[in-house]
Amino acid sequence: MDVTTHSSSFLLPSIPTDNGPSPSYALIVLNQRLPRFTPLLWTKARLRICADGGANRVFDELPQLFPRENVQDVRNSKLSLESQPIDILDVRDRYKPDVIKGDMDSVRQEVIDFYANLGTKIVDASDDQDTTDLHKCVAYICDSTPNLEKSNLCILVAGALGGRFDHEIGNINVLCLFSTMRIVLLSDDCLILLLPSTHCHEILIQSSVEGPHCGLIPIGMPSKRTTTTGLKWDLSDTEMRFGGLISTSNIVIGERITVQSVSDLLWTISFKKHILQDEVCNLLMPKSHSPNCCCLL
Ligand SMILES: Nc1ncnc2c1ncn2[C@@H]1O[C@H](COP(=O)(O)OP(=O)(O)OP(=O)(O)O)[C@@H](O)[C@H]1O
Ligand SMILES: Cc1ncc(C[n+]2csc(CCO)c2C)c(N)n1
Repeated sequence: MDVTTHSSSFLLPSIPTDNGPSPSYALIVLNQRLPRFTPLLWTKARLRICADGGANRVFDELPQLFPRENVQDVRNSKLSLESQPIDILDVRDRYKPDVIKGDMDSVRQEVIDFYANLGTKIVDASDDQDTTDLHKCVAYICDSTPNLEKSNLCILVAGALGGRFDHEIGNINVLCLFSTMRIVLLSDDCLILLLPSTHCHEILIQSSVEGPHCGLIPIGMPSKRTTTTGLKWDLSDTEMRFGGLISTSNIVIGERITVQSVSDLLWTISFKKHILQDEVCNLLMPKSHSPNCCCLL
């Protein structure tokens, strides 16, 4: 069985390694408070899409992640766009989404107008009330990515967890709907990705930014047999199911975890809160700007 390797190296500065070609990233921003490392993910992504109200978050909150450039509160500002501080407009210019797609019931008209003016593609999918905005955005990425490039593409979803439970479950369902795509759901606290049973999985732990708390959860059906290495409570041909054992509050003890299962699992790992990624911030912006714009604080 083929081995799929997973790594959260998107949270680290881009240092060339010998680990083969690095993935190419697409970023989807959802309608939740922006995770603090959003500017870093934005810089790494080759395609940036806002799901409906996610565009409001980029418009309102991204300037706030650059406090020294943000001389007044944008959300409470009664000023027109023309009279807003030049710095805020500069941040908005630098962080322009490539696409805004959704059923357009949350994104504000002024936000659509602002980005449309900058050249953002606006895709109104309001006729579809059966799929979520995240689903629509992942479908857009799938349709616009040649098949040969799909295996090297990793879709990062910012703001996918820690909000309304129906939305969270809907977001997890997108992992299952697009199970052949690599999709990582992210919040400030943790990530979730799917480990399809069609592959063996190797997870390389970036211990400076993630761990030690982790979990392995069967999704869709009980998992008759799962075997792992690298965890404090490893599984050995162990059955997991809701109503029985599932692996929560587990701990990574190695830098490399392996997982093999007869049915699909979710992998989740916590993010470290206290890491100050000075190097990352320095890479992202000139010295005169805030040093803690994108830190995992
Ligand atoms: N509280 C939340 N928790 C998790 N994900 C969210 C949350 N709010 C929004 N999202 C995600 O962001 C996407 C866009 O959000 P938006 O609020 O624009 O959707 P919506 O279709 O208007 O939602 P609804 O009509 O159910 O309130 C959603 O499809 C969902 O994936
Ligand atoms: C059985 C069923 N439940 C809920 C919805 C509602 N819904 C699901 S996705 C979506 C779009 C959100 O942007 C909406 C309104 C539906 N259509 N079918």
